[in-house]
Amino acid sequence: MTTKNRKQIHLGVHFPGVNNTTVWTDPRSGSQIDFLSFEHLARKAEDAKLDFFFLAEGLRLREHKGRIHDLDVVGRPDTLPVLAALAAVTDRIGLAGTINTTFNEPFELARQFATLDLLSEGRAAWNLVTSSDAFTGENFRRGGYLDHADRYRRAGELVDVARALWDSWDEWDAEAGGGIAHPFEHTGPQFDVRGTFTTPRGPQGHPVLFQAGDSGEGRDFAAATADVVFSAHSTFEDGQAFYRDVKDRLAAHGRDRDALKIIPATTVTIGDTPEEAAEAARQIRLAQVPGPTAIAFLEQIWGRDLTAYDPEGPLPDVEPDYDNQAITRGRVRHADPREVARQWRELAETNRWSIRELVLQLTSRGGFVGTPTHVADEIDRFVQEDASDGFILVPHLTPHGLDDVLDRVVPLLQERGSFRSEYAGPTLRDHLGLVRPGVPARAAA
Ligand SMILES: Cc1cc2nc3c(=O)[nH]c(=O)nc-3n(C[C@H](O)[C@H](O)[C@H](O)COP(=O)(O)O)c2cc1C
Repeated sequence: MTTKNRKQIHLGVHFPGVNNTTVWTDPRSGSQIDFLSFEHLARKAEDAKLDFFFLAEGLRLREHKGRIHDLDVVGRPDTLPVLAALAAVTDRIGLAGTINTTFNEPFELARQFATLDLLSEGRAAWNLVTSSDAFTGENFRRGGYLDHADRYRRAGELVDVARALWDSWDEWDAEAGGGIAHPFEHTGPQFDVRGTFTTPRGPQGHPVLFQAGDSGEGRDFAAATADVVFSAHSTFEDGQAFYRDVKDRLAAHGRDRDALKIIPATTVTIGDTPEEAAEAARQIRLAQVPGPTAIAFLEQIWGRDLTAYDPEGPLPDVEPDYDNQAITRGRVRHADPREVARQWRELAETNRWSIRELVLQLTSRGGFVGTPTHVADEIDRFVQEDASDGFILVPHLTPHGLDDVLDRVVPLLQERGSFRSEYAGPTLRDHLGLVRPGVPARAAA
């Protein structure tokens, strides 16, 4: 394969926020709320010519046995002001924010993302998530909770309305004195709205749309709607299967296979030798899952207090209380706790794993471990062989956790012609190779 016909890798950075991947006990850990932390990661990623900076969203602090869970990152600023502030200190990198479609109104969201697109000169992306539980819904007016299918129905119609609002403005034409807003009207099962949209069309036409949600409905929603899928399928075989499945769904929606990029999250641990990298990766995992975290993880399925058990010992001999699944609130639920408990027992017994080792294995999402050259080879192989179109890099330290990867792995990808050395255009659509939607033809008045 020559440099010319290599598939181009897309890379984003994830600023930790809602999961327990951050190792707060490490003395190098910095603030997750100080703007300088956000700025450091965004600028560093932009220097390396990455596609985008990414924020996930958590709308209720997770609780375990009635207390805020210690290892979640608790307390974080709101996504859109953070991205707007980053627009002022960066020039090229895309700014992607996760905002749920269950608790918000389309007019507000369309306005906020059009505004971010204008302020950033075409770098806005919206990661559409439906969010998962009634516990989070309690934070919102009217309870806000919908069942799974209704969440996707609402999400689909919400995006239709947002697109109609963005399209209700003609292209901005400075010489002709600006843009023209046309009245909009939408009547559907979820929304009944009409009026005039306040915010001119942004440089990208529509902000880039990401989607995260893994069910059949989630994947269809992505195939119908999204420009990028954010997934957790980061091992090679799993990645290839997911990639094929989602790309195969595009034809039914009249879309080209290149119109949707698949970009899973991953971690990278590098060292000067393979052994050094493997040891560093093991130490990070041990720090991410200390004994009490392993016990809390098991309690989610066992539905009972297990603090009397030794995390370095075997799984509990007591039966789970399957009806007490509310012991943890605010986390994605396991579909069938009985089956999950059976599988975990079998795994632990077969492999002679302690509680902690089981949790370490279950929560490991793979990730790339090795010398910079090995990691660059692997990332490139995954992309060239369609296990993904790139990766969102998740650090274990805020805000410096990706410095070494950006300094030592990205240049190797650039050398082999699989990753850009300069941005080709100003917008995130340019970075991702996505078509810019034009204004649809309007019926004559
Ligand atoms: C990779 C991935 C990332 C997600 N990130 C978020 C997030 O940041 N905030 C959130 O509220 N939900 C997030 N979700 C949850 C989804 O919104 C959705 O509620 C959940 O996946 C259930 O939908 P599904 O059955 O289609 O997967 C994420 C899901 C996936 C698969």
